[in-house]
Amino acid sequence: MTAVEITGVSKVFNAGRPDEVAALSDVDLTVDSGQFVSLIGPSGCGKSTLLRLVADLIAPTAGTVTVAGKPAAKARRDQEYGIAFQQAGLFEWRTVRRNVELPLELRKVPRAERRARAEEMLALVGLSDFGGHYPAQLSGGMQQRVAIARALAVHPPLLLMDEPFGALDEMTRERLQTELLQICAKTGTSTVFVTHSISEAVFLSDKVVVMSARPGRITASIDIDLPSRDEAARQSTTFFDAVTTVRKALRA
Ligand SMILES: Nc1ncnc2c1ncn2[C@@H]1O[C@H](COP(=O)(O)OP(=O)(O)OP(=O)(O)O)[C@@H](O)[C@H]1O
Repeated sequence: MTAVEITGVSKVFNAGRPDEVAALSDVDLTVDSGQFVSLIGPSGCGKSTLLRLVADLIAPTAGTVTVAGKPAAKARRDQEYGIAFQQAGLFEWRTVRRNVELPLELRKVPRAERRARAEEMLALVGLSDFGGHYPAQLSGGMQQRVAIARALAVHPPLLLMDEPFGALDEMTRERLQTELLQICAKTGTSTVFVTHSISEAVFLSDKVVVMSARPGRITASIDIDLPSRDEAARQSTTFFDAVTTVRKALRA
């Protein structure tokens, strides 16, 4: 089963105006079910634009986007994905638990089920003891875990993440990477992940997609086959070789 199928997609912003921007040109991309795919490329190459197209937050100028075999708009209505961005984007006046419950509230899930689902998600990200706290009482890494819990609360088959760990220190970031992989393995979630970090992309991904400067095109699609996805993997020759391959593709 294919989680995401992007075919011949181009995106022009402000078409026909002096500030016209060709953000993406003729992009083809397939994400298989359960696969973890990272998008990497120079600033402004259209990574976020591609993610927003998949999420149906914007429409392509040309081409098609299907999610779980459905047009992107239908997939959005059917709650086929959850989204987590660089800023955790939590509501300060809601407790952690009620932040996680929010997408369920919007979908009119009954209160008891909402509560149970929020507890399940908080346990998954290791924050069971913090449901009653407010976001301001948590560290940046913990807030990001709440955002992931919230994205997963509707049990989406697909997770869309735009530099979710960009603002975190290296140690926290590596810990969350490992946790994210465990969560994805446990839930079978497919993931499209935007990052600027080559090592992050390699550690997390089954496939690293390299994009060129504007208009963004896919210039390389590199399969990553690490023997494991634990701390030892970060020290492995396979890991360093893959990092070099991605770096070369970015420079090409
Ligand atoms: N709503 C918009 N209106 C006009 N131009 C836009 C809009 N959104 C994005 N762009 C332009 O499209 C191009 C691609 O932007 P995008 O944010 O997708 O790049 P990116 O690869 O995610 O960048 P970064 O790595 O810096 O986050 C940029 O030139 C940006 O200015």
